[in-house]
Amino acid sequence: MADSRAGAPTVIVDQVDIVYRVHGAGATAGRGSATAALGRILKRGKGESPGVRKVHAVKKVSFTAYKGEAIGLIGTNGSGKSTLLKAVAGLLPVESGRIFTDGQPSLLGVNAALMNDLTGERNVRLGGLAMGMSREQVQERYQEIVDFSGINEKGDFITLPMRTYSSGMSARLRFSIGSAKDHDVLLIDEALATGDRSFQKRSEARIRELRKRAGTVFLVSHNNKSIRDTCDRVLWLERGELRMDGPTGEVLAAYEDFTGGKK
Ligand SMILES: Nc1ncnc2c1ncn2[C@@H]1O[C@H](COP(=O)(O)OP(=O)(O)OP(=O)(O)O)[C@@H](O)[C@H]1O
Repeated sequence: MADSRAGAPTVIVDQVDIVYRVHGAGATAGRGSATAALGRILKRGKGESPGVRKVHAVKKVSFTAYKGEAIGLIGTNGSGKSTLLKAVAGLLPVESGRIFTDGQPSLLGVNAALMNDLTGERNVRLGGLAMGMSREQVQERYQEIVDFSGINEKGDFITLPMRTYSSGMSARLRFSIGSAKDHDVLLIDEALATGDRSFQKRSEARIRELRKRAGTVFLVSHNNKSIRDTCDRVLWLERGELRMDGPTGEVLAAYEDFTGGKK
């Protein structure tokens, strides 16, 4: 991988821990009673918040990503992939450790906030502006974004509210909007899993393009084939720990052994 690592570092994750605090999870019956209140005061003295449970989602993870790399993030459900991606995007604070990014990271997820009551068209325009494109740039790219999404292939859906779209259609539109701009660091969460096969192929090609023009692409996916086709390096997280970091073939082979079969 000497070639891809010749670029400058774009993301440095240094000994990062991420902890969620779930409020209300420790509440028991008799919450309003004097004994419960006393218990809470006593606990507070020990530095614990009452009724708060901690979930340690990412543990001491370190890696450096370089310009030109496409990096897959894999791991079984709940292993911390989305959490790590959100932290790199600057959307979640770290408990300890540090994350440095060169340029603005953009998180492109199937959960990206589009407005369900607005039409696809309004969402394309607002989404473009929200990513920092000018009105003119949005206008220029508008048709291409709609065409790429394929939303209008089966009728004039782009002028209907997003709530009338199937989950696959919404995911396609999100991906089209998010990938319409060149990104320094593009973080993609499962975007490929939801579209149909032909859209998956198109989005894989788009990722390869973005990667050539832009900085670094991160892709979270449970689809090992997408990872194999798109990424040259893979980080494998398990129970919040970085279990392996290396060339795609090697890491996927170990992961497939671990999960007991190819996906
Ligand atoms: N908002 C939250 N509050 C509390 N705990 C959370 C929250 N989001 C995630 N977690 C916990 O953090 C851990 C990591 O979750 P995360 O979503 O990052 O995993 P993942 O690898 O992306 O999983 P999947 O493959 O199922 O999408 C899990 O134990 C999960 O229960």
